[in-house]
Amino acid sequence: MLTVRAPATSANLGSGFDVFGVALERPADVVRLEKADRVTIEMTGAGSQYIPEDPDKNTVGAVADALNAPARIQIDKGVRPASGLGSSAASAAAAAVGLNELYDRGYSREELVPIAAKGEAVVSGDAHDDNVAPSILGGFTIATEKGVTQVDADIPLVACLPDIVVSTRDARNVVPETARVDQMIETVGNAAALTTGMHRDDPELVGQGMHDTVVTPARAKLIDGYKQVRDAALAAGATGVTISGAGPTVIAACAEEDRRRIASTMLDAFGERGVDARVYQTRIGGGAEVF
Ligand SMILES: Nc1ncnc2c1ncn2[C@@H]1O[C@H](COP(=O)(O)OP(=O)(O)O)[C@@H](O)[C@H]1O
Ligand SMILES: N[C@@H](CCOP(=O)(O)O)C(=O)O
Repeated sequence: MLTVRAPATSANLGSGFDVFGVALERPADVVRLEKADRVTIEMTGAGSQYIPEDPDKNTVGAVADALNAPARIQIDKGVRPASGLGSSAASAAAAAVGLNELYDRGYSREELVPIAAKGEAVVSGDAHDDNVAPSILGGFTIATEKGVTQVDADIPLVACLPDIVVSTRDARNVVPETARVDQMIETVGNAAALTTGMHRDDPELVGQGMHDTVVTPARAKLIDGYKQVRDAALAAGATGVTISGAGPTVIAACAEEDRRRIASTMLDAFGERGVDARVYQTRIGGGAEVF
């Protein structure tokens, strides 16, 4: 059997709604595949009891269809579903990379991005590239209508996942339909700062660029304790804090030496609100790996 490890991802990063994404060094999904006459799916791991094994409802089914690559697919979830950590995308990315290799389809990693995004359409209604792109390519990605731009980057991160479920579909329903020109000007400045920070491996500039006054405040209302956790992380030295993907994970950028303290502060802040949480001390990492 072929084994693929595809990483969790964090999309948006505040100022890059539906455009920016990063691969996280951890957690990850591990997917094992072998050729078969038809697609079958077996799920284990974090939250797997909530994920359908029906190929028409699982992201990997659409990917297998798109590649015309029927297989027995075993998915061990390291990335909990509805986490804001690109859970459904990690499985889709792993399936795209693995089935391409298993069936010798010859697609490049870049060409596999829109194929994996067909899996995302199954769960969220839209074929977003902002999670599948970093899960396949690694690093920091900018996904637009014109395609995906990737740069390697190394920024320490803390991802704090509370025991709250926010579906991407619900979180998209609260996104404002319009923004003011002053908000647009601020967003362009922040997105430019963040992109430059990624090129320079500069956590200060990346953190500054994570500020967003358009989408994040609307979604914060879905996450009990968001404001307290954000304030606590900033007071502990985080250079920037925002919602990861559609939430409920809260993600902080920081200097390496502050990461452990920020992680425990975020856990405590959720705890003070009576919300259980787990924390990943992580960093920007590479894309899907085949073993
Ligand atoms: N292979 C899969 N892995 C995770 N979730 C999946 C998968 N296939 C389908 N889903 C469904 O996708 C939804 C979770 O996706 P999403 O809300 O995008 O989570 P996340 O924010 O972590 O990406 C759940 O309803 C889940 O049942
Ligand atoms: N740009 C999307 C990203 C959703 O990410 P997920 O990890 O929550 O699936 C959005 O913000 O809706």
